[in-house]
Amino acid sequence: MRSKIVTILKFQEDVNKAVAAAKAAFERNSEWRTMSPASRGELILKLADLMKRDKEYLAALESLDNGKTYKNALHDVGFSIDVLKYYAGYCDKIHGSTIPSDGNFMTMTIKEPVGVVGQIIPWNYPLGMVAWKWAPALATGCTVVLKPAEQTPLTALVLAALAKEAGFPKGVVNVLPGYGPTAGGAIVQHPGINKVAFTGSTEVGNKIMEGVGQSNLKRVSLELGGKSPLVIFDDVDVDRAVEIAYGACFSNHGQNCCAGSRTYVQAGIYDEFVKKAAEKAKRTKVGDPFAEDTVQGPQVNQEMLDKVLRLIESGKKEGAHLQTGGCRKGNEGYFVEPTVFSDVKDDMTIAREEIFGPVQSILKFETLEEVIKRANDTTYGLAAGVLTNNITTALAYAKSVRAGSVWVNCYHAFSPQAPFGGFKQSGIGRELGEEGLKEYLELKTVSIKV
Ligand SMILES: NC(=O)c1ccc[n+]([C@@H]2O[C@H](COP(=O)([O-])OP(=O)(O)OC[C@H]3O[C@@H](n4cnc5c(N)ncnc54)[C@H](O)[C@@H]3O)[C@@H](O)[C@H]2O)c1
Ligand SMILES: CC1=C(/C=C/C(C)=C/C=C/C(C)=C\C=O)C(C)(C)CCC1
Repeated sequence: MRSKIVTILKFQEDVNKAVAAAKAAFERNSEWRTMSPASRGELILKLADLMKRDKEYLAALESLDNGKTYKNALHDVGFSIDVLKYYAGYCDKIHGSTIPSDGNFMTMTIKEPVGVVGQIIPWNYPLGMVAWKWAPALATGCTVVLKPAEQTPLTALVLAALAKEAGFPKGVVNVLPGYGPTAGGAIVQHPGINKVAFTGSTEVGNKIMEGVGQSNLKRVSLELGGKSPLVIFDDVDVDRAVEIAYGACFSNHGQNCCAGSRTYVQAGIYDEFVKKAAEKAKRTKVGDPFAEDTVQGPQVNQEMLDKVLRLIESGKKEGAHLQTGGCRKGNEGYFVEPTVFSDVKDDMTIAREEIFGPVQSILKFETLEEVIKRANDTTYGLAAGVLTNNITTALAYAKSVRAGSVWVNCYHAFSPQAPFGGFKQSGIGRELGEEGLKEYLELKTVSIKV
């Protein structure tokens, strides 16, 4: 008990130090606050350039730390660089407006950085999430204290070193590895932090809202879990649909908040789709993340392996038809056989819970109206997809599905310019795009008597 209290106090002390550094860097006359917006942009661009210089090293470290394939990790580094570059361009374009208010006043708005930001990120995109969190925060002139996931702290620490090399003033970025309830909890409760940005599970998202309510009502943005539906109509090319559905569900070993993990297939092509989807999953090369031909590496750790296997067992018990996979792969490491279930029903656990593993659940539907209802029958609302050649069907679905991103005839169509975030219990606020910038700004109204 005594050693637990000492550990918690130690984390509190570390968080206090990081917050003090970030606060000092945010002082009114600090180097960071008096720097021109264009120079801020140059620093962000420099960081992006350094990441490009070290991209192979960053990707290798990410792969070692997380288990994702080296090839995927290289994509993540590339996308992270794009996000930094996109927000670097915003630094000198953040401005308010003038408002024709009643009376003899000239009224204007000014957009200001929210202040010291606590950022808590997960293990599935360790480096990508740092870029998504830092880029808009730094573009607006905030200072940050970031806690990487305890499973994957390495690339965030290297990015901190690169930020130093790029020339960011002392205290602007702080990286504090640690556990969730202790280090993360101390960030959430800290009175010196003005906003917390979180990506992770809906369960922890709830705790963050509680912590914020109990402390200083920080600004909050949350990017949480999902159980996203991909709906496939029978007017599509089945082979192409199988490929897109595979990418939607299995990319990053299924460890993706927006994974298309409920695959709804229209009755006319259902049997053919199931057969081909199972064949595709069966062909997946699972193994060494550094091997050129590997498509799927291990899950992140024992806990996640156990969770995925437990949910696969629930699918078998509850009567879904196992088409392929269904077991751990080998006896070493955290590898899971790519698994496909057909005849899945909406009330089965595998159709309701976020699995975060390589498990595809295929459900049959007949009509658009029916599938819209079923797609929306979830507490989540992060993403959704639809494959069809009928534009009216695509638009009707896109307008009716309650999700933050809808991908038509594609999936995971991320771009730095396009806002991303959840409806319902998938989150609060948006990342990426101009909307993502707003999450780090306070709006001030100034009225001048004339
Ligand atoms: N939406 C996503 O991007 C995402 C990412 C990872 C995991 N998940 C889901 O969450 C499940 C659990 O995974 P996990 O344990 O890595 O996610 P998590 O939500 O527990 O962890 C995410 C981050 O929050 C921190 N954290 C945990 N408890 C905290 C607390 N009380 N206060 C402050 N910070 C805290 C963690 O240290 C980590 O940095 C997974 O099975 C998956 O379903 C979702
Ligand atoms: C899946 C692909 C990519 C990126 C995925 C990202 C950035 C996922 C982010 C997930 C988040 C925010 C949270 C939960 O998991 C690319 C763009 C790197 C490459 C194509 C495939």
